[in-house]
Amino acid sequence: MQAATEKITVGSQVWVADPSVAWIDGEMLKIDGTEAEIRTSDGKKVSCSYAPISIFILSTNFTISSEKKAGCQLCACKLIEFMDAIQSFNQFQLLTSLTFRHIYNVVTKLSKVYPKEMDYPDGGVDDMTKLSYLHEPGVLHNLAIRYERDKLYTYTGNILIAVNPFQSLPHLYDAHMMEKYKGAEFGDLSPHVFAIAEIAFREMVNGGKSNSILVSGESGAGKTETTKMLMRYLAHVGGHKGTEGRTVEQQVLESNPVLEAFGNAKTVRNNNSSRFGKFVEIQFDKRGRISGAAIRTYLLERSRVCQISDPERNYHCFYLLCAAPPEEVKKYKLGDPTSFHYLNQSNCYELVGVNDAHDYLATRRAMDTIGISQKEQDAIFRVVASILHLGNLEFAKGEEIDSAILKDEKSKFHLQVTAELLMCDLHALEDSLLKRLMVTPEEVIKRSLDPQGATFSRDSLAKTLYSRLFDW
Ligand SMILES: Nc1ncnc2c1ncn2[C@@H]1O[C@H](COP(=O)(O)OP(=O)(O)OP(=O)(O)O)[C@@H](O)[C@H]1O
Repeated sequence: MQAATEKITVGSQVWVADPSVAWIDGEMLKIDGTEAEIRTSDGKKVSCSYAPISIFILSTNFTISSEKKAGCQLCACKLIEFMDAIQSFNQFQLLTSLTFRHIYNVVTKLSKVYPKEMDYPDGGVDDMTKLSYLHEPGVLHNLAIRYERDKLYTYTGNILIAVNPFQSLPHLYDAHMMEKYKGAEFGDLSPHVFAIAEIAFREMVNGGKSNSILVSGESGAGKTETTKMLMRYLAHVGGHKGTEGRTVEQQVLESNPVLEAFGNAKTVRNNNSSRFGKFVEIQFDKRGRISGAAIRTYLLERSRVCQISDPERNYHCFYLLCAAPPEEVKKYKLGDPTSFHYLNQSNCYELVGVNDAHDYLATRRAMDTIGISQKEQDAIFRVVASILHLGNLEFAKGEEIDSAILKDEKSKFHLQVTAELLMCDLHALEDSLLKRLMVTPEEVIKRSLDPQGATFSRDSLAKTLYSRLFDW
C-alpha cells in the first residue's frame, strides 16, 4: 500500500469501490491524511479512506507435524509475496504460531482506492502478469474488456482464467481449432483451454510423467463444459483408429452424458449443475495414444433425491425416464412427472432448450457406447423408476400406539410396483419401511415406527438406492 499510495497523488487516475458496478474509475481530487476525495467517471464525487489492512493467520493450539508446519509457513510466505506483489496495503500484521492448524483464516480489510493502469492496450492484455498493478479492479477490468471482444480466456502466468460466455461458440472448439493448438508452443497463440491441454499432454509425453489439470470455479462458472473441452482435445490428440466398434476415446467422451443424466440437476444458478465432484483419469501409452480411462465420483448430493424446492429440479434421469417411449413408460408404470412426490415439490419440470425424450435416447446410446449392457440398463432404470414409486408412499397411524400403516390403495399400489421393480419380497419391503430393527448385545428388537418415522425411512431408502446406483 505504501508503494501504491505513493504513486497516487492529486490528479492520479484511480479505481474506487462502487456499490452498483463493483469498481469505478475516477480522478483523485484531494488527499488529506488517510482521507481522499475522488471524482468518478460518472460525474459523482466520493470520499473514501485508505483503510489499513491486517492479515491474521489465526492459530489454534493444535500440535501438528513438522511437515505440515513447514507447509503452513510456506503458504504464509506465499501470501506475503502475493500481498507484496499487489502493493495494496500500508500495514501488515502476520501472526504465526509454531502450533497452528493447516487450515487457517485470513482476515483482510482492503483499501478502497487503487491506482489505475494508464498505458493500457485497447483490447486488454492476454496475460495478467503484464499488468503493472495486479489488483482486483485491474484484473476485473482486463477480463471485462476482453470479454466484450469475445475473448473468453486470459492467462495469469500458466493459469488460465475462463469467463463463461453463456452462448454456444462452436468455432472456438471445432476440429480446426484443435489442429491449430496441436504442437503449438504455450503463449504463441491466444489463451485457450486447448493450449492448457496441449502443454499437459506434451509434458506428459516428453517427460514421461503423469500430469494433472485442476478445474475450479463457483457453480455455473463453466467447470463441466471446460472439462469436456479438455477431454475432447486429449481424445483428439491421443486418439487412434481402433479395430473394435467403439474406441476408448469415444467411450471416454460418452461417459459425460451418462454421468450428467444421473449426477446433474437444474439449480437456481445452473440448469445443468453437477451435484458431485469428479476425478477423470485418462491413461496414455508410450506413444501418447489413449489406452484407458477411469472416472471417480465424489460426494453426490443425496438429499436432492427426495427434497427439491422451486425452481430447481431433481436429477435429470427421473424426467428423462418419464419422457421415454410409451412402451418403456408403461413397463416401469410411470406417467407424468407431476404425479410423483419427489418431482412435484417444485413447479419446474421442463428446461428451456432441452428435450427430455431426446436426451433419454441419447443417454441410452451413450450407455451402449461405454459398454453398459441392455440388461444392466434395464436394471438401472428399474431402480430409477422404483425410487419415484417409493416417494409416493404415504403413511397413516396404525392401530397400535406409535405404529404406521400404508395410507390408502394408491400407496399399496406404489409399494407393490416398487417391490416388483426392485425384485424383492413385498412384505419384507413393507416391514423394512414400517419397523425399525434395534440390535442390542442380548437381542434384536423390532420396533414399530409412527407415520413420520416411516416417511423418514422411505426417504432414507430412496437416497441410499440412488447413491448406490450412482456409485455403481
Ligand atoms: N465454454 C462455454 N461455451 C458455451 N457455454 C458455456 C461454456 N462454459 C459454460 N457454458 C454455459 O454455462 C452453463 C454452466 O456451465 P457448467 O455446467 O460447466 O458450470 P459448472 O461450473 O460445472 O457448474 P456446477 O458447479 O453447478 O456444476 C453450461 O450449461 C453452458 O450453458
